[in-house]
Amino acid sequence: MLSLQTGFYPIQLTALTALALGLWLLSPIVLRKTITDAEGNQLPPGPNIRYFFLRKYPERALRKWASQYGRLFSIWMGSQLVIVISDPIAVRDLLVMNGAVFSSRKRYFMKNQTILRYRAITASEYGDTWRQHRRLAMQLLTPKAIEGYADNLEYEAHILIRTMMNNGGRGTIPLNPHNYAGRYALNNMLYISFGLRTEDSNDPLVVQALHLAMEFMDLTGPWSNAVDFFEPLQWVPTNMRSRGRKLHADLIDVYGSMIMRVKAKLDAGDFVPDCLVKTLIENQEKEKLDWEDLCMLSAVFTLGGVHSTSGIIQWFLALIPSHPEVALRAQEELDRVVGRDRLPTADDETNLPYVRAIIKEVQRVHGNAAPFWMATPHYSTEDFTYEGQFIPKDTLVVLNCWTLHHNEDRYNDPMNFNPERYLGDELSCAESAKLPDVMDRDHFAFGAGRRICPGIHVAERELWLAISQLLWSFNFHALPEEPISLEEYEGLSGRTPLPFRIRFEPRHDQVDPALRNEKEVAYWTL
Ligand code: HEM
Repeated sequence: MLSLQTGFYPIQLTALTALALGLWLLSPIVLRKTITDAEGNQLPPGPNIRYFFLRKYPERALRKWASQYGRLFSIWMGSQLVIVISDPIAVRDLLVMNGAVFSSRKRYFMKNQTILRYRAITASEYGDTWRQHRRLAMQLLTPKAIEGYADNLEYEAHILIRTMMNNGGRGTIPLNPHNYAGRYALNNMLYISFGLRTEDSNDPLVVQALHLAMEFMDLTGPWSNAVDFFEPLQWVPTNMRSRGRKLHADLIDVYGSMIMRVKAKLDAGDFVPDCLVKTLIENQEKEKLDWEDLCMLSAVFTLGGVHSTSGIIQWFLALIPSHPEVALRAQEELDRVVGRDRLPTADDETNLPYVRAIIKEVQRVHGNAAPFWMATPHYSTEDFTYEGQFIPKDTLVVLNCWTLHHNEDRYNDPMNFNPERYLGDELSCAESAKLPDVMDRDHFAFGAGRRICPGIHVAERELWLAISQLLWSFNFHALPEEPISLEEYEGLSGRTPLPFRIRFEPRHDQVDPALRNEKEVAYWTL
């Protein structure tokens, strides 16, 4: 029978009521929530529906929203409010000037609770433990400390060039640079952490350490984060959860046994170079560090400093074959300033502005933290109102690097790889990050504010040595039948190019003799 009042049959009415009730019940889960402060200031604008994850290349969605909603927008990732900053002034005002409010980390289920147990600096909430751990790590990462192991970094760069030259049959055998760049960065981190290095990339230690670092990347990527945005998922016993627990146990096992070996050497009065683990062991009692603190801190350089640095080197190598004019100009500069009898060193850096500019440009174009966007955002610890927009306590704050790095107002023709834009910029990235006018900062690849990457100085030195020496040594040839994608990337929480191969042809006859002149450096092995 048709209802006279509504014009619907009762069965239709029941279905519609059920649908409306269902939508009403679902709305808190799928629709945006509005929150205001006491003065009625609203959240920054943003999409009307909630998301649980973003697709593979999240920087594209972030850029679209930034152009639609402006320099500060908000999105709901499930139950978590996220504020996205796409403008340098807002970066300065929030992350730098109000660092006391915007410097914590969310208690991510997978990364921070399960794997790192709130340790390893990056997972610590803002407070005394974070300050203490960062201070201890910084003892190995200041420009002065780096001078203590500068020869080792240089030696590793020589090894990088030499193995690429030999394994690449002097330009006849194409190489995928992934393992070479990975071993270079890994050996540097092993040295700073433990005072040791590995001889070849099949060494079980390298394989294990790289495997753990890769597993860490896999598990802390966008998929694992869905667990953080819809908490009930945390109670589901998934394969990911078991892998996270196993990774924690493996980190304790692998790094714990390495710490024990350093300790045995120290106890026996043997020589151990200055390194993070030596500092931690010597200060363990005074600083009241427990065993998990020691293991997680000794793992952090390897987890944070390998894929990041080697990723930039790989992007450089992916880009350079299609920009022969850039390579040629850099090589003219190197021939003029350094000559062909020796490889460039750290001391040459100030005299090679074009090579420096190339490195900054690679970082601008590809070294952005976009895929890290869900893993390293800051977290607010107080309610805050910024220019009439409300940012509640417990909000994730994301630095929208890709959009910042491709802003037409700051970078002319931003999609184009053009190192020339950085000519005249004589500052290191670390110095540039401290400029009083944030609009003059080179790029934001190392983050901003109190949590800015503490490895910035050593990362810059590593990038300098590897890239300047690669340019000095080789001509780079792509393989016509294997085009290199500069758009796509591997896309977990790290950002490395898809696998590619190129040929490394020695530029001149002096490469071999120059490599033979390398300084001897002291290492110990496990
Ligand atoms: C090109 C190489 C690198 C890049 C692009 C990079 C980038 C970053 C970024 C974007 C952050 C987050 C900053 C923030 O929260 O605002 C970070 C944090 C961190 N990085 Fe790096 N990084 C690099 C190399 C390194 C190296 C070599 C090390 C170790 C020696 C390192 C250790 C760390 C640590 C421990 C943190 C956590 C800091 C904290 O939460 O207080 N990074 N890095």
